Amino acid sequence: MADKIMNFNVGVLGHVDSGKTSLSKALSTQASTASFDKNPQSRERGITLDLGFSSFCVDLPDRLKEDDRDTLQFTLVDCPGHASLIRTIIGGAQIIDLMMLVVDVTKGFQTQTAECLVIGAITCEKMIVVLNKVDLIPEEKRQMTIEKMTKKLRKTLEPTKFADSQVIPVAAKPGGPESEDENHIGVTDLIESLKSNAYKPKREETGPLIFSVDHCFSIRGQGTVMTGTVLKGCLSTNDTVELPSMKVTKKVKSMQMFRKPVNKAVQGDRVGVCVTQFDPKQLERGLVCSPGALPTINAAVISAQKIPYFKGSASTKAKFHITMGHETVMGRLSFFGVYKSDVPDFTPSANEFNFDLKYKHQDELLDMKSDGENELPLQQFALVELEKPVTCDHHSLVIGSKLDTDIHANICRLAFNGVLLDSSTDPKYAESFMPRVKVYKNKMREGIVERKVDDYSVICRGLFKKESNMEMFIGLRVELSSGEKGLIEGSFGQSGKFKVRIPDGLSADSNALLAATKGKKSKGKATPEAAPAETDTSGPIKVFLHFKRYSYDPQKKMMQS
Ligand SMILES: Nc1nc2c(ncn2[C@@H]2O[C@H](COP(=O)(O)OP(=O)(O)OP(=O)(O)O)[C@@H](O)[C@H]2O)c(=O)[nH]1
Repeated sequence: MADKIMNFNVGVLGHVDSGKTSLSKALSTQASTASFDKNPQSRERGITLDLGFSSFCVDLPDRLKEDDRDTLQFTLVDCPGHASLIRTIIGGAQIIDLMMLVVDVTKGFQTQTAECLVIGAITCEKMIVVLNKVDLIPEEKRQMTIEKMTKKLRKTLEPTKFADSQVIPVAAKPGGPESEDENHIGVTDLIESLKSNAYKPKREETGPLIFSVDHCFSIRGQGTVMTGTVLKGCLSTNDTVELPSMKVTKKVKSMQMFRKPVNKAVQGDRVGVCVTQFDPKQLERGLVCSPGALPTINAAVISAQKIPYFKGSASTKAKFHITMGHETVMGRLSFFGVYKSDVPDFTPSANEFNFDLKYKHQDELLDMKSDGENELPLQQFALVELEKPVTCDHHSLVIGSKLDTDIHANICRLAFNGVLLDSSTDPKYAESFMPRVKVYKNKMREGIVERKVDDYSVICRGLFKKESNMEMFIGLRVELSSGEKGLIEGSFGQSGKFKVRIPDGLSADSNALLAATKGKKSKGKATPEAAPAETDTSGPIKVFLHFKRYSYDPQKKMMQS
């Protein structure tokens, strides 16, 4: 029977107390009302009703019929408290096909609503906004309030991919907690909306199995049952599966879907899998896979984009909560990006990282909408050093967040998101990574113009040590604080001084300034031994050298202007 069902996963998200659980209950209850009783399968539920999973069935709409399936099952994934929200959702992200964003009509868009919107935008394609608790508005004002709130929400959604989402007013639990009122408002409309928004989800059976376990218990005499969702691949009875966190393999003895025995489950299915006995406390949640399919990684390269609602900065070397696959651990970030000026024909790619390109170090992850004068990167990445190893799939979603932020502070805790592109089990990966890719930093050195030779050349000091090999710097461009541009022509004497040629000649002002200091001994004169940074640069005209320093240069001498 199970194979006559098309399963469609719906995430139920929203701010605390917006009514997610009440809504899930109202919808699931609807499944057993007369309207669905026409179809005997409509009463079937998902095998797990606790932990926020429930389901209801409707007749499969004609537009989705293409084989002998006749039932559309909505599996509702009710995401409860905020603390577990991110983990729960990212865990199920690859199987949530649509998000119901529950908004309390009396409160409107709240902080966590924004976080849910962000997660939804990252993880799923479609959304329906459920405007709950409309019973709390007096009937005579109800329509007007709903319209006002809908207008407001539309404005918020406009810049997102969910701009065209339907907004459905409901009362999932009319009268509130103590009420016995079963006359839900708008739930039938919501089911219609779910039906019209449902689509044939992409499910693939090929590739290794990845099964996300959300509940685990033992049945005496039979074995241990793991319930969860097939994220990738398929699973059959008698298969051997690995439990990476326990480093053991187990044989699948039997499986159940919709409380009926099945021999096979594919991507997107919720299933109970009975394996040979183990202590269920050891695996409350986590991943199960085909043997050897999932690496346990210590460091990774991810693509990274800043979440617009995040108001803090995401700086290189800062620590964030990193959710990868099903685990959340602390990680240290080093950001870098690829720029058109370095790689003119670069096309951003969601799933690949090219070690051969030229990347620029970022002091912090840039907001791609910022309109500063500087060139924006075409794509940004991060090297992530994890504090604890994480077992996860290649191309897993990654979310960086500040979960320790006070949730009452009314700020979005989600900082950036991306995809896992490269990873390593080698704890020294991070150390060896930067030297392997060409990540450069823009550097600037500052010296002073000591005197004029003629109208087209000056002698400068303060950029190099006396032992510096000046050959390396000949031809590099420099800039004077007075605006002239010049080229380093060669060394001057033995103390690190150098001659700069100004092709367009010194300006009248520079000539005057240099004439005024002529003969005066400028204070803090650079000693030949002094390092450039310690040199006094209080001369009348400064000289700047901009260059790129590549992290792969062990001597830190390689420069490129
Ligand atoms: N008046 C009224 N109260 C509602 C409605 N829906 C939910 N409530 C009440 O709102 C409170 C929160 O409802 P829940 O369904 O637990 O909300 P939730 O979003 O699942 O809560 P968390 O999981 O804790 O975030 C409860 O007291 C409900 O009885 C509604 O349509 N009308």
